[in-house]
Amino acid sequence: MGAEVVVEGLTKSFGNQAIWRDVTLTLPPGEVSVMLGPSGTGKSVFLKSMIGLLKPDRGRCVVNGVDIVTCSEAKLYEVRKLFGVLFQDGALFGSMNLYDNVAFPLREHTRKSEAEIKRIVLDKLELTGLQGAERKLPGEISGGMRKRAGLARALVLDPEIILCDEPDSGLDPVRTAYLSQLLIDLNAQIDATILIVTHNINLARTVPDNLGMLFRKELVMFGPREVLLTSDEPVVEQFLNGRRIGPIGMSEEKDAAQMAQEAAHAAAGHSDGSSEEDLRGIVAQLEPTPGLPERKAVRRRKDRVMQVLHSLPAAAREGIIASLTHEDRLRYGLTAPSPRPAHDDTQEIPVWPGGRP
Ligand SMILES: Nc1ncnc2c1ncn2[C@@H]1O[C@H](COP(=O)(O)OP(=O)(O)OP(=O)(O)O)[C@@H](O)[C@H]1O
Repeated sequence: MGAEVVVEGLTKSFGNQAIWRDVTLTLPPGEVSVMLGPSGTGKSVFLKSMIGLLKPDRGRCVVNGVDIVTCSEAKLYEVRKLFGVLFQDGALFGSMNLYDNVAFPLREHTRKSEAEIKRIVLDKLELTGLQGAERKLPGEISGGMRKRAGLARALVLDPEIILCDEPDSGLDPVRTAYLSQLLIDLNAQIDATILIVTHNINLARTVPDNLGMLFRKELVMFGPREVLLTSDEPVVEQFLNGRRIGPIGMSEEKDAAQMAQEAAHAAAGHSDGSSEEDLRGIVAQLEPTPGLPERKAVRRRKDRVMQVLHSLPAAAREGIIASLTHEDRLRYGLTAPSPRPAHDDTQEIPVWPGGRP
């Protein structure tokens, strides 16, 4: 199972430019999480801080009991081996073919024989659908293939935690859908903790177990996907719907006068160019491709979320209850109504353990 990452009060600035402050969240072991946020809110800086490439001003980031903010260089070197990172552009070496690119961390950080390296590299290339492309140079393949090669390279040291910085950037919607499926399939196969930074609403709605959002130099929210997907927090609503109307501006947050002007414009019937449809709401989460193992995180997450159910907003709570199977309901001590005949319109009343929250 992947490692848990506990972030507490993490704060980062460059000179007098505050990036974010007091970020507190836990990446549950083996679960997939997505961090959203408008451009420039410091998502990449957050990922880099998590692996010690940037030094936060204060706070803790604890992985396997080691606080990477304060630990020694030697410890940091050890802890970094737990991470696999997919950088935005794949960060491949242009002069090396895919085989050598993917083999690079093994040659640098291990004493494995070339025969062992070959087995691992070919395995990871197959896992990411790149078998047969070993001899290609990064410049000879498509952006989607480069992303997958970057992912293959991030996997060779068997990471417990995988960080993906905008894995969808530069990809068309179909390739993004394949990549989303690949991330879920990977999670099913290796049970790693995954954090994905993205702007892609579809990926955010269908891939993660947990969703968070950075805005106004703070973590607006972080929690089970159902919480953000049903949230009426204006910034979350605006982002998930890709709307112009709302607190997020082109380069920074808007002031009250500008928001009032836009609201009046919208009330007068002028479109802001976004879809009329409200994209909020809980949609089905991607499942592993048939034939692959089940994601072990699903059961762990249900157990975890059911324990904090009473503390979640009503819409999220209802969504979670509605997604439970008959077996789940028995497991969590909810009334488990027998399947109702189609004509039966009696109300099913859920019962929460310990009383209704
Ligand atoms: N090494 C650095 N030194 C100084 N400022 C930096 C450094 N790295 C990032 N920044 C600044 O931190 C802010 C956040 O950048 P970051 O790349 O993390 O944003 P982001 O949310 O990932 O944006 P995008 O979604 O556009 O990729 C930016 O203003 C950027 O200029």
